[in-house]
Parts: sequence; structure tokens; C-alpha cells
Amino acid sequence: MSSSGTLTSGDRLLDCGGIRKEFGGLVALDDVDLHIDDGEICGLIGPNGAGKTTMFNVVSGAIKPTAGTIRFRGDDITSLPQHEICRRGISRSFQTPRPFKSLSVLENVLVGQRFGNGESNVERAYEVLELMDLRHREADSPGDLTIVEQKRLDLSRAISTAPDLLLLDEIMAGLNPAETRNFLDLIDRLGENRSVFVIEHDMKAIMDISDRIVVLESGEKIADGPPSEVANDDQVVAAYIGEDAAEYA
Ligand SMILES: Nc1ncnc2c1ncn2[C@@H]1O[C@H](COP(=O)(O)OP(=O)(O)OP(=O)(O)O)[C@@H](O)[C@H]1O
Repeated sequence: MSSSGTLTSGDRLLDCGGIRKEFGGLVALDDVDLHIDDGEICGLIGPNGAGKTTMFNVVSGAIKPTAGTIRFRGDDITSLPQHEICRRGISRSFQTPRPFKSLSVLENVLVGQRFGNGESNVERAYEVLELMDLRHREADSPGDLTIVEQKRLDLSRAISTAPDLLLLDEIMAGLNPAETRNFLDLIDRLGENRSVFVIEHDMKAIMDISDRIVVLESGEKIADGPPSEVANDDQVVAAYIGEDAAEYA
């Protein structure tokens, strides 16, 4: 059960219905229905330009859908501002971390907390930095961190508000196999008391950690199910996975 969930029977944690997003003449999302259940790690995959990041932008409130409804714990959050959506329990990481470079590592986490619920809590910030193995870096500038540490800082900021739903956008891109393994373990731990929705191009990694996989292609959802099922779906194989699909089944 999520930390502050008030789910009643039949409610999804996140329930997106008929999501459409147009950019001028381009349809980035075309009538997408998807949901996230409580406590679930759900992977979102699809070829470049399929609409994955646009979906995260819509769910987190960074952009508004052209049509469709987003419900979180049963409440319609479609037209809420981003900070209010964050306050309600949805937080995200970015493909490219964007720390406040003039602030220290600790201050970045404290600012993240304020964005989420208006309150800074140093003890809680230290707990997060401890979990992310960044406590020893608390006074450093984000610019002095390694790439892996910057990703950990972005994750620290994202979880600093104790979200019930964490959106992770290609957090493992550019990492070596050992670093990827490390992040997979971290995501597993983060998923112990919250739901995680994760975009990842590393097929083996996402098949390993996800309870369920949603596949987008050209803005449309073409599959939604357990990893082994999705890996064997003809449309998915044709669109995305290619001949290696059986390797992940
Ligand atoms: N702000 C925008 N203005 C115009 N077009 C956009 C905008 N954001 C996204 N798009 C277009 O929408 C489509 C979906 O993009 P999106 O970034 O969501 O795909 P993606 O699946 O995340 O791709 P990738 O795996 O390459 O990150 C693409 O054709 C992209 O060019």
C-alpha cells in the first residue's frame, strides 16, 4: 500500500483514459489508455519518438493533453498545475538531470522537498542522501559530481517528496553494466513502498525489473502485459524488439 494512499476498491493509483496530445499537426499520443496499480513497477517502452516522454510530461502536468483524463487515486488531476500534481504524490526524474548548480547537493534536495509539499526537512533529506550514497557529497556543488552521482542527485530530488508514484525517464542511459545493475537494485528498493513507472531503452534491464510493460508505437499503445507476454507479442516484436525478443521471454 502506498504511503498516503486512500484507494478505494476499484480505483487505480493512476488511470489515464483517452490521452491525446497534438503538437501542431503531429499526433504524439493518440487515444492512449493506461494505468498504474499500487505498488507496481511498470515499464514504458517504444521506438524513438513513440511518445514515452510526452506521456510522462502529461502525467506529471508539465504539459496538458489535447484530450483525455488523468485520474490519481480516483481524483481528476488533468488540469492541475505541476506543483499540485507533485504535492499529491507524483514525482519524476529527467532524462538529463537539471540540478540548481549554485546550490549544494543537500540544498537541492531541500528545494525538491519544498516544491513537493512546501516543507523542508533536513533529517528526511539526510535519509534520502544516505539511501542514494550521496551523504558524503552533501556540501558539494552538483557540477562537481560524476554523471552517476548527478543521476543519483536527480533521483534524490524526485523521491525527496516521498511520492506514491515515481516516474523515471531513462535514468540508466549512459551507464556501464555495473552502474546499471546498481541502479536496478536501487529502483527495486524504491519500488518496495511506492509505484514506479519507468522508461528505459535497455530491454534486458526493463524486462528484469518490471511487473508489467506498456508499449507505445507512433503515439498508440500496442501492448500492455507481463514482460514475457509482451516480449512474445508479434506487433511488439515487429515494431521494436526485433529478432532478439525470445531472449527476454
Ligand atoms: N514540445 C514538442 N513540440 C513538438 N513536437 C514534440 C514536442 N515534444 C515531443 N514532440 C514530438 O512528439 C513525438 C513523441 O516524442 P517523445 O519525446 O514523447 O518520444 P519518446 O518516445 O520519448 O522518444 P525517445 O525515445 O527518442 O526519447 C516526437 O515526434 C517528437 O518529435
